[in-house]
Amino acid sequence: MAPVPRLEIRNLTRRFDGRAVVDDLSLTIMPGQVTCLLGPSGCGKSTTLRMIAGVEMQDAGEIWVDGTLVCDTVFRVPAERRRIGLMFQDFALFPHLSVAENVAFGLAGPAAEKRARVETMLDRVSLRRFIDAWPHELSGGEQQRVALARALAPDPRIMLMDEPFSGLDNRLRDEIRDTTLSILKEAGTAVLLVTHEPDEAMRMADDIALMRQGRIVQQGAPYNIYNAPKDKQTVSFFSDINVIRGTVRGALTETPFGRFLAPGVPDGQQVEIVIRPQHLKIDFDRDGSGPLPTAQDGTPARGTVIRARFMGRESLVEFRMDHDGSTIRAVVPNVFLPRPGKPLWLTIRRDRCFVFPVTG
Ligand SMILES: Nc1ncnc2c1ncn2[C@@H]1O[C@H](COP(=O)(O)OP(=O)(O)OP(=O)(O)O)[C@@H](O)[C@H]1O
Repeated sequence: MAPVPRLEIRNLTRRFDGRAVVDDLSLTIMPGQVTCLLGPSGCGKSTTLRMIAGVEMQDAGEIWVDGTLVCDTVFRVPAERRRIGLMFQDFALFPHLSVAENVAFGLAGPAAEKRARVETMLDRVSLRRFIDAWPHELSGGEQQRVALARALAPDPRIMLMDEPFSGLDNRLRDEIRDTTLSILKEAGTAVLLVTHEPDEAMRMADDIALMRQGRIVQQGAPYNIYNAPKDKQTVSFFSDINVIRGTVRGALTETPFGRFLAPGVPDGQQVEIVIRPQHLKIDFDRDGSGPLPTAQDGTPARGTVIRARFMGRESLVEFRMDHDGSTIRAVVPNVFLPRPGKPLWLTIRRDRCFVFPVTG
Protein backbone atom coordinates (compact mmCIF):
# COMPACT_ATOMS: atom_id res chain seq x y z
CA MET A 1 0.00 0.00 0.00
CA ALA A 2 1.30 3.46 -0.88
CA PRO A 3 2.28 5.51 2.20
CA VAL A 4 -0.31 8.12 3.17
CA PRO A 5 0.89 11.72 2.95
CA ARG A 6 0.73 13.66 6.17
CA LEU A 7 -0.49 16.72 4.27
CA GLU A 8 -2.05 16.79 0.86
CA ILE A 9 -3.38 19.90 -0.86
CA ARG A 10 -5.47 19.38 -3.97
CA ASN A 11 -6.11 22.17 -6.46
CA LEU A 12 -6.26 24.93 -3.88
CA THR A 13 -7.42 28.31 -5.21
CA ARG A 14 -8.00 31.64 -3.49
CA ARG A 15 -9.15 34.77 -5.27
CA PHE A 16 -9.11 38.36 -4.08
CA ASP A 17 -11.02 40.88 -6.20
CA GLY A 18 -11.29 38.34 -9.01
CA ARG A 19 -7.51 37.70 -9.08
CA ALA A 20 -6.28 34.19 -8.26
CA VAL A 21 -3.65 34.80 -5.60
CA VAL A 22 -3.29 31.04 -5.09
CA ASP A 23 -4.04 29.31 -8.36
CA ASP A 24 -4.84 25.59 -8.52
CA LEU A 25 -2.02 24.63 -6.18
CA SER A 26 -1.37 20.98 -5.31
CA LEU A 27 1.28 19.70 -2.89
CA THR A 28 2.05 16.56 -0.89
CA ILE A 29 4.21 16.29 2.24
CA MET A 30 5.18 12.99 3.91
CA PRO A 31 5.79 12.58 7.69
CA GLY A 32 9.17 13.99 8.69
CA GLN A 33 9.56 15.80 5.39
CA VAL A 34 10.39 19.49 5.16
CA THR A 35 8.99 21.28 2.14
CA CYS A 36 9.76 24.93 1.46
CA LEU A 37 7.36 27.17 -0.39
CA LEU A 38 9.85 29.55 -1.93
CA GLY A 39 8.96 32.60 -3.96
CA PRO A 40 9.09 36.37 -4.25
CA SER A 41 7.01 38.65 -2.08
CA GLY A 42 3.32 38.59 -2.97
CA CYS A 43 3.33 35.26 -4.85
CA GLY A 44 0.75 33.74 -2.48
CA LYS A 45 2.87 31.80 0.03
CA SER A 46 1.30 33.16 3.20
CA THR A 47 -2.22 32.86 1.81
CA THR A 48 -1.54 29.16 1.12
CA LEU A 49 -0.31 28.68 4.67
CA ARG A 50 -3.31 30.50 6.14
CA MET A 51 -5.72 28.23 4.28
CA ILE A 52 -3.96 25.11 5.56
CA ALA A 53 -3.98 26.53 9.09
CA GLY A 54 -7.73 27.09 8.74
CA VAL A 55 -7.74 30.84 9.30
CA GLU A 56 -8.61 31.59 5.68
CA MET A 57 -11.11 29.78 3.42
CA GLN A 58 -10.25 28.66 -0.10
CA ASP A 59 -12.53 29.32 -3.09
CA ALA A 60 -11.78 25.87 -4.49
CA GLY A 61 -9.74 22.78 -3.60
CA GLU A 62 -9.26 20.36 -0.74
CA ILE A 63 -6.92 19.88 2.22
CA TRP A 64 -6.24 16.34 3.49
CA VAL A 65 -4.34 15.34 6.64
CA ASP A 66 -3.26 11.70 7.13
CA GLY A 67 -5.70 10.59 4.45
CA THR A 68 -8.69 12.40 5.99
CA LEU A 69 -10.45 15.37 4.43
CA VAL A 70 -9.98 18.40 6.68
CA CYS A 71 -11.42 21.10 4.51
CA ASP A 72 -13.09 21.69 1.17
CA THR A 73 -15.44 24.49 0.20
CA VAL A 74 -18.36 22.93 2.16
CA PHE A 75 -16.85 20.88 4.98
CA ARG A 76 -14.38 22.34 7.44
CA VAL A 77 -12.59 20.99 10.52
CA PRO A 78 -12.03 24.01 12.81
CA ALA A 79 -8.46 25.34 12.99
CA GLU A 80 -7.91 24.22 16.61
CA ARG A 81 -8.84 20.59 15.81
CA ARG A 82 -6.45 20.18 12.86
CA ARG A 83 -3.39 19.42 15.02
CA ILE A 84 -1.38 21.91 13.05
CA GLY A 85 1.37 23.89 14.78
CA LEU A 86 2.21 27.42 13.72
CA MET A 87 5.46 29.33 13.93
CA PHE A 88 5.38 32.76 12.40
CA GLN A 89 7.87 35.60 12.26
CA ASP A 90 6.15 37.44 15.11
CA PHE A 91 6.51 34.39 17.32
CA ALA A 92 6.18 36.54 20.47
CA LEU A 93 5.76 34.71 23.74
CA PHE A 94 3.01 35.93 26.08
CA PRO A 95 4.94 38.40 28.28
CA HIS A 96 2.65 38.02 31.28
CA LEU A 97 3.05 34.21 31.37
CA SER A 98 6.11 32.31 32.63
CA VAL A 99 8.11 30.07 30.30
CA ALA A 100 6.25 27.02 31.70
CA GLU A 101 2.85 28.69 31.21
CA ASN A 102 3.77 29.71 27.67
CA VAL A 103 4.75 26.16 26.72
CA ALA A 104 1.62 24.73 28.42
CA PHE A 105 -0.67 27.20 26.63
CA GLY A 106 -2.08 24.81 24.02
CA LEU A 107 -2.18 21.75 26.31
CA ALA A 108 -5.24 20.15 27.90
CA GLY A 109 -5.45 17.65 30.80
CA PRO A 110 -4.42 17.44 34.48
CA ALA A 111 -1.82 19.91 35.78
CA ALA A 112 0.77 17.21 36.60
CA GLU A 113 0.60 15.81 33.07
CA LYS A 114 0.93 19.27 31.57
CA ARG A 115 3.94 20.02 33.76
CA ALA A 116 5.62 16.76 32.69
CA ARG A 117 5.04 17.62 29.02
CA VAL A 118 6.43 21.13 29.53
CA GLU A 119 9.56 19.67 31.13
CA THR A 120 10.04 17.24 28.25
CA MET A 121 9.63 19.99 25.67
CA LEU A 122 12.02 22.34 27.45
CA ASP A 123 14.55 19.51 27.69
CA ARG A 124 14.31 19.08 23.92
CA VAL A 125 15.25 22.71 23.34
CA SER A 126 17.84 22.58 26.20
CA LEU A 127 16.08 25.26 28.26
CA ARG A 128 14.73 23.34 31.27
CA ARG A 129 16.63 25.64 33.60
CA PHE A 130 14.43 28.54 32.50
CA ILE A 131 11.16 26.78 33.28
CA ASP A 132 10.07 29.36 35.86
CA ALA A 133 11.65 32.40 34.19
CA TRP A 134 9.78 35.22 32.45
CA PRO A 135 10.14 35.84 28.71
CA HIS A 136 11.94 39.17 29.23
CA GLU A 137 14.69 37.34 31.15
CA LEU A 138 15.58 35.32 28.03
CA SER A 139 17.68 36.27 24.99
CA GLY A 140 16.04 36.48 21.56
CA GLY A 141 17.34 33.04 20.59
CA GLU A 142 16.16 31.48 23.84
CA GLN A 143 12.72 33.02 23.37
CA GLN A 144 12.60 31.54 19.89
CA ARG A 145 13.42 28.10 21.28
CA VAL A 146 10.64 28.46 23.89
CA ALA A 147 8.28 29.41 21.06
CA LEU A 148 9.37 26.23 19.28
CA ALA A 149 8.71 24.18 22.43
CA ARG A 150 5.28 25.81 22.71
CA ALA A 151 4.43 25.03 19.09
CA LEU A 152 5.56 21.40 19.49
CA ALA A 153 4.03 20.69 22.92
CA PRO A 154 0.57 19.63 21.61
CA ASP A 155 2.38 17.17 19.28
CA PRO A 156 1.22 18.65 15.98
CA ARG A 157 1.14 16.43 12.91
CA ILE A 158 2.06 19.35 10.71
CA MET A 159 4.10 22.45 11.42
CA LEU A 160 3.51 25.56 9.33
CA MET A 161 6.30 28.10 9.49
CA ASP A 162 6.20 31.54 7.89
CA GLU A 163 9.67 33.13 7.77
CA PRO A 164 10.14 32.07 11.41
CA PHE A 165 13.83 32.89 11.63
CA SER A 166 13.98 36.22 9.87
CA GLY A 167 14.16 38.29 13.06
CA LEU A 168 17.40 36.63 14.23
CA ASP A 169 20.99 37.53 13.51
CA ASN A 170 22.91 35.22 11.16
CA ARG A 171 24.84 33.07 13.58
CA LEU A 172 21.88 32.55 15.89
CA ARG A 173 19.64 31.85 12.94
CA ASP A 174 21.81 28.96 11.73
CA GLU A 175 21.87 27.46 15.21
CA ILE A 176 18.09 27.75 15.80
CA ARG A 177 17.34 26.48 12.31
CA ASP A 178 19.40 23.35 12.87
CA THR A 179 17.88 22.68 16.32
CA THR A 180 14.37 23.20 14.98
CA LEU A 181 14.95 20.93 12.04
CA SER A 182 16.35 18.04 14.06
CA ILE A 183 13.50 18.22 16.61
CA LEU A 184 10.84 18.29 13.90
CA LYS A 185 12.45 15.43 11.98
CA GLU A 186 12.73 13.32 15.11
CA ALA A 187 9.04 13.90 15.88
CA GLY A 188 8.03 12.90 12.32
CA THR A 189 6.24 16.20 11.86
CA ALA A 190 5.57 17.30 8.28
CA VAL A 191 6.84 20.83 7.83
CA LEU A 192 5.74 23.46 5.35
CA LEU A 193 8.08 26.41 5.58
CA VAL A 194 7.46 29.65 3.76
CA THR A 195 10.41 31.79 2.79
CA HIS A 196 11.52 34.22 0.11
CA GLU A 197 15.19 33.47 0.83
CA PRO A 198 16.74 30.81 -1.44
CA ASP A 199 19.58 30.20 1.05
CA GLU A 200 17.13 29.36 3.79
CA ALA A 201 15.20 27.00 1.51
CA MET A 202 18.40 25.26 0.35
CA ARG A 203 19.51 24.79 3.92
CA MET A 204 16.20 23.57 5.38
CA ALA A 205 14.27 21.77 2.67
CA ASP A 206 14.07 18.17 1.53
CA ASP A 207 11.86 19.51 -1.20
CA ILE A 208 11.51 23.01 -2.62
CA ALA A 209 8.27 24.16 -4.28
CA LEU A 210 9.12 27.28 -6.22
CA MET A 211 6.11 29.56 -6.44
CA ARG A 212 5.35 32.38 -8.85
CA GLN A 213 2.06 34.24 -9.19
CA GLY A 214 0.05 31.74 -7.19
CA ARG A 215 1.40 28.64 -8.94
CA ILE A 216 4.15 26.13 -8.29
CA VAL A 217 6.48 26.48 -11.27
CA GLN A 218 9.01 23.84 -10.27
CA GLN A 219 9.35 21.37 -7.44
CA GLY A 220 12.13 19.05 -6.37
CA ALA A 221 15.16 18.49 -4.15
CA PRO A 222 17.30 21.64 -3.70
CA TYR A 223 20.12 20.10 -5.77
CA ASN A 224 17.81 19.41 -8.69
CA ILE A 225 16.15 22.81 -8.74
CA TYR A 226 19.50 24.57 -8.55
CA ASN A 227 21.15 22.44 -11.21
CA ALA A 228 18.22 21.78 -13.55
CA PRO A 229 16.19 25.00 -13.43
CA LYS A 230 13.21 25.20 -15.74
CA ASP A 231 13.64 28.77 -16.91
CA LYS A 232 15.72 31.93 -16.63
CA GLN A 233 13.67 33.32 -13.74
CA THR A 234 14.35 30.19 -11.71
CA VAL A 235 18.11 30.49 -12.24
CA SER A 236 18.03 34.18 -11.33
CA PHE A 237 16.01 33.51 -8.19
CA PHE A 238 18.94 31.54 -6.74
CA SER A 239 21.85 33.68 -7.95
CA ASP A 240 23.05 36.53 -10.08
CA ILE A 241 23.13 35.60 -13.78
CA ASN A 242 24.71 36.58 -17.11
CA VAL A 243 22.63 36.25 -20.26
CA ILE A 244 23.93 35.88 -23.82
CA ARG A 245 21.49 35.84 -26.73
CA GLY A 246 21.78 33.89 -29.96
CA THR A 247 19.76 32.39 -32.79
CA VAL A 248 19.51 28.65 -33.41
CA ARG A 249 20.71 27.06 -36.68
CA GLY A 250 20.78 23.28 -36.90
CA ALA A 251 20.31 22.79 -33.13
CA LEU A 252 23.35 25.01 -32.45
CA THR A 253 23.75 28.64 -31.42
CA GLU A 254 26.79 30.54 -32.58
CA THR A 255 28.09 33.17 -30.11
CA PRO A 256 31.37 34.99 -29.40
CA PHE A 257 31.91 32.24 -26.76
CA GLY A 258 31.66 29.52 -29.42
CA ARG A 259 28.78 27.20 -30.16
CA PHE A 260 26.16 26.04 -27.71
CA LEU A 261 23.90 23.03 -28.15
CA ALA A 262 20.20 23.79 -28.40
CA PRO A 263 18.69 20.33 -28.92
CA GLY A 264 15.09 20.28 -30.11
CA VAL A 265 14.99 24.06 -30.67
CA PRO A 266 13.79 24.99 -34.18
CA ASP A 267 15.91 27.02 -36.62
CA GLY A 268 15.50 30.77 -36.32
CA GLN A 269 14.40 30.59 -32.66
CA GLN A 270 16.12 33.08 -30.34
CA VAL A 271 17.66 31.53 -27.24
CA GLU A 272 19.20 32.85 -24.05
CA ILE A 273 22.33 31.23 -22.68
CA VAL A 274 22.24 31.74 -18.92
CA ILE A 275 25.38 31.40 -16.85
CA ARG A 276 26.06 32.03 -13.17
CA PRO A 277 29.05 34.31 -12.45
CA GLN A 278 30.89 31.50 -10.63
CA HIS A 279 30.85 29.32 -13.75
CA LEU A 280 32.90 31.58 -15.98
CA LYS A 281 36.62 31.03 -16.26
CA ILE A 282 39.04 33.94 -16.48
CA ASP A 283 42.34 33.67 -18.37
CA PHE A 284 45.20 36.05 -19.11
CA ASP A 285 45.79 37.90 -22.35
CA ARG A 286 48.84 36.64 -24.28
CA ASP A 287 49.68 39.41 -26.76
CA GLY A 288 46.08 39.73 -27.92
CA SER A 289 45.14 36.02 -27.76
CA GLY A 290 43.37 33.96 -25.16
CA PRO A 291 43.50 30.26 -24.28
CA LEU A 292 42.83 27.70 -27.01
CA PRO A 293 39.19 26.64 -27.48
CA THR A 294 38.18 23.35 -25.83
CA ALA A 295 35.07 21.18 -26.02
CA GLN A 296 34.37 21.81 -22.33
CA ASP A 297 34.82 25.58 -22.29
CA GLY A 298 34.19 26.64 -25.90
CA THR A 299 35.90 29.68 -27.39
CA PRO A 300 37.25 32.47 -25.19
CA ALA A 301 35.92 36.03 -25.63
CA ARG A 302 37.87 39.09 -24.57
CA GLY A 303 36.70 41.77 -22.19
CA THR A 304 38.13 44.66 -20.22
CA VAL A 305 37.89 44.87 -16.45
CA ILE A 306 35.46 47.58 -15.32
CA ARG A 307 35.84 46.94 -11.61
CA ALA A 308 36.84 44.19 -9.17
CA ARG A 309 35.59 43.79 -5.60
CA PHE A 310 36.68 41.51 -2.79
CA MET A 311 33.56 39.95 -1.20
CA GLY A 312 35.07 38.01 1.73
CA ARG A 313 35.36 34.45 0.40
CA GLU A 314 35.41 35.40 -3.27
CA SER A 315 36.04 38.24 -5.70
CA LEU A 316 33.55 39.72 -8.13
CA VAL A 317 35.00 41.01 -11.39
CA GLU A 318 32.93 42.98 -13.90
CA PHE A 319 33.91 43.09 -17.57
CA ARG A 320 32.94 45.11 -20.62
CA MET A 321 33.02 42.68 -23.54
CA ASP A 322 34.97 43.68 -26.67
CA HIS A 323 32.45 42.13 -29.10
CA ASP A 324 29.31 44.07 -28.10
CA GLY A 325 30.09 46.30 -25.11
CA SER A 326 27.85 44.19 -22.81
CA THR A 327 28.68 43.69 -19.14
CA ILE A 328 29.55 40.25 -17.77
CA ARG A 329 30.16 39.39 -14.13
CA ALA A 330 32.48 36.65 -12.98
CA VAL A 331 33.02 35.41 -9.44
CA VAL A 332 36.26 33.68 -8.52
CA PRO A 333 37.33 32.14 -5.19
CA ASN A 334 39.67 34.05 -2.87
CA VAL A 335 41.36 37.29 -3.86
CA PHE A 336 41.58 38.27 -7.50
CA LEU A 337 41.56 42.01 -8.06
CA PRO A 338 42.79 42.93 -11.57
CA ARG A 339 43.02 46.66 -12.21
CA PRO A 340 40.30 48.38 -14.28
CA GLY A 341 41.18 48.54 -17.98
CA LYS A 342 43.07 45.24 -17.98
CA PRO A 343 42.15 42.93 -20.90
CA LEU A 344 41.28 39.35 -19.89
CA TRP A 345 39.62 36.36 -21.58
CA LEU A 346 36.46 34.64 -20.47
CA THR A 347 35.17 31.15 -21.20
CA ILE A 348 31.84 29.57 -20.31
CA ARG A 349 31.68 26.08 -18.86
CA ARG A 350 29.39 24.10 -21.16
CA ASP A 351 28.26 21.75 -18.36
CA ARG A 352 27.13 24.65 -16.16
CA CYS A 353 25.18 26.90 -18.51
CA PHE A 354 21.50 26.72 -19.40
CA VAL A 355 19.97 27.36 -22.81
CA PHE A 356 16.33 28.55 -22.84
CA PRO A 357 14.22 29.60 -25.83
CA VAL A 358 13.15 33.25 -25.61
CA THR A 359 9.39 33.38 -25.08
CA GLY A 360 6.89 36.23 -25.30
N1 LIG B 1 -7.16 39.72 2.54
C1 LIG B 1 -6.67 40.10 1.35
N2 LIG B 1 -7.38 40.92 0.54
C2 LIG B 1 -6.90 41.29 -0.68
N3 LIG B 1 -5.70 40.89 -1.16
C3 LIG B 1 -4.96 40.09 -0.39
C4 LIG B 1 -5.38 39.65 0.91
N4 LIG B 1 -4.42 38.84 1.43
C5 LIG B 1 -3.44 38.78 0.51
N5 LIG B 1 -3.74 39.52 -0.58
C6 LIG B 1 -2.91 39.69 -1.78
O1 LIG B 1 -2.55 38.42 -2.24
C7 LIG B 1 -1.21 38.41 -2.76
C8 LIG B 1 -0.43 37.32 -2.09
O2 LIG B 1 -0.22 37.64 -0.73
P1 LIG B 1 0.60 36.68 0.26
O3 LIG B 1 0.69 37.36 1.58
O4 LIG B 1 0.02 35.33 0.22
O5 LIG B 1 2.02 36.66 -0.46
P2 LIG B 1 3.41 36.13 0.06
O6 LIG B 1 4.00 35.35 -1.07
O7 LIG B 1 3.27 35.44 1.36
O8 LIG B 1 4.21 37.49 0.24
P3 LIG B 1 5.24 37.95 1.43
O9 LIG B 1 6.47 37.13 1.24
O10 LIG B 1 5.44 39.39 1.10
O11 LIG B 1 4.52 37.71 2.71
C9 LIG B 1 -0.68 39.81 -2.53
O12 LIG B 1 -0.77 40.53 -3.74
C10 LIG B 1 -1.60 40.39 -1.48
O13 LIG B 1 -1.71 41.78 -1.63
